[in-house]
Order: sequence, then C-alpha cells, then structure tokens
Amino acid sequence: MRQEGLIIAIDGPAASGKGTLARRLAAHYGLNHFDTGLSYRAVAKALLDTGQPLDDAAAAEEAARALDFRTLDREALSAHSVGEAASSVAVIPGVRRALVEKQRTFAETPPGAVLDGRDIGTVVCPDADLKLYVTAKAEVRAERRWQEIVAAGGKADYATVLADVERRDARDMSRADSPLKPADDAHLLDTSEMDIETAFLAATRLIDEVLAKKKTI
Ligand SMILES: Nc1ncnc2c1ncn2[C@@H]1O[C@H](COP(=O)(O)OP(=O)(O)O)[C@@H](O)[C@H]1O
Ligand SMILES: Nc1ccn([C@@H]2O[C@H](COP(=O)(O)OP(=O)(O)O)[C@@H](O)[C@H]2O)c(=O)n1
Repeated sequence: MRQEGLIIAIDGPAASGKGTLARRLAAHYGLNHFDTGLSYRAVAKALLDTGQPLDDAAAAEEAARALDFRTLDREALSAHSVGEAASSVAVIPGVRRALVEKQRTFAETPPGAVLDGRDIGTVVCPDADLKLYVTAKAEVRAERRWQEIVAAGGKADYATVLADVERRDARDMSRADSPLKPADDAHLLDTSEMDIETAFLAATRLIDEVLAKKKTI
C-alpha cells in the first residue's frame, strides 16, 4: 500500500513504543523510516569512543556534521548508557542544527517517510501529514526497557532503569532548544494499556483518515 509523499511524525518519551510503531507503519505504507534517536546516539558514542566530554559543544557539533546517516548501526548504538549520553549531547544547539538539516533531507526523499524522535512534529517536520505523540506511564516504559535489556542478555535493576527513564524525560522536556512536547496538532496515543498490535491499528485508523481526506481534495 505505497503512499507517495506522505510524512508521518512520531514523538514521545523513552521506551513509549514510538520506534516499534514507526517501523511497522513505514512497512505498511511503503515509506522510508528513520529513528532520529540513533543520530543523537551516534554523536554521543563518537565522543565516548574518543574520550571527549559530552559537554564539549565544538567536538559534538563536528561529530554531528561528519555523521553519515547511512552508516548508523542500531546494534552498536542500542546500549542504555548510550541513550543517556545522547540526551546530554542533544541539548547542544549546534548538534541539533546539524542533525535536523540531515533529517529534513531524509524526510523529503521519495517516497515519503515516517520519522520518530522528540522534535519531529514540532521542529523537523512541522508540516507532516500526521503527527502522533506516543506515550505511556513511566513505570510501564521502564518495565519495557528493563525487559529489553534482560532479553538481550544484559543485567539491569528495574528501579535504576525507572530512575534513568524519568531523569532522561525530565532533561528532554526541560531543555531550551526543541524540548520534548506534543505538537499542538499531534494526536496523543497512550500505549500504557495497549499492546503493539492495538497501537498499530489505532495509528493506521488515523492515517487512513488523512489519506481519505487527501483523495477528496
Ligand atoms: N504497545 C506496546 N506494548 C508492549 N510493549 C511494547 C509496545 N510498544 C513497544 N513495546 C516494546 O517496548 C520496548 C521499547 O519500544 P521502542 O519502540 O524501542 O520504544 P521507543 O522507540 O519509544 O524508545 C521494545 O522492547 C518494544 O518491543
Ligand atoms: N529527535 C530526537 C531524537 C532523540 N533525541 C535525544 O536522543 C536521546 C535518545 O533517543 P532515542 O530515541 O534513541 O531513545 P529511546 O526513546 O529509544 O530510549 C533522547 O533521550 C533525546 O535526548 C532528541 O533530542 N531528538
């Protein structure tokens, strides 16, 4: 069911399920998908790997400019600690400018795209055809992240994961540049009591309405 030119923006806090939803929607509608969190994670990892501090704005901006989105390796960037580090470099305006420019280019590339992150509906693609703000209670999100870590063979303590998730949300929501918040025209999707399939069906209902309207214009 290819939908040329469609742009879907998905934002939300850590482990809300936005990436899972974005991937499924992209496959369903024949669109490209980009998890913008990976680009912030890659900048953080570049600094960590070279022993540079995460608040070195010049080094972080240089890493962001040098980043080639085609080489992002989800597996290598998936560590919980890299997510934490990513939210530190994400407060640096020069990093955001460099990454947002590349993200917009990705969004505008045919056949259209689903992007997920923290500022897609508010900053990266303010004219997106549909904006979703995916959320869930912090306890539910921490449980999902904890399960993910354990399933991958890692060790984690639920209380620590919950504290990390809450601290990261607070940092993402309070930063001066592009804070995490729902766009005024975003549809809220609380997945606290929804499984992946139910969340997917709720999103497709909204997108199909947009597509039906497009056809009648
Ligand atoms: N609606 C849902 N119900 C239960 N588990 C979910 C749901 N959505 C996602 N998950 C699981 O929660 C974890 C985090 O999901 P993910 O899509 O990576 O979140 P985000 O991209 O928001 O950080 C994954 O293990 C995923 O399989
Ligand atoms: N569009 C985006 C995407 C991520 N980020 C930052 O990058 C961090 C990691 O994002 P992520 O999407 O990989 O994190 P998870 O939700 O998967 O845990 C976030 O906590 C944000 O600080 C951002 O600022 N803007």
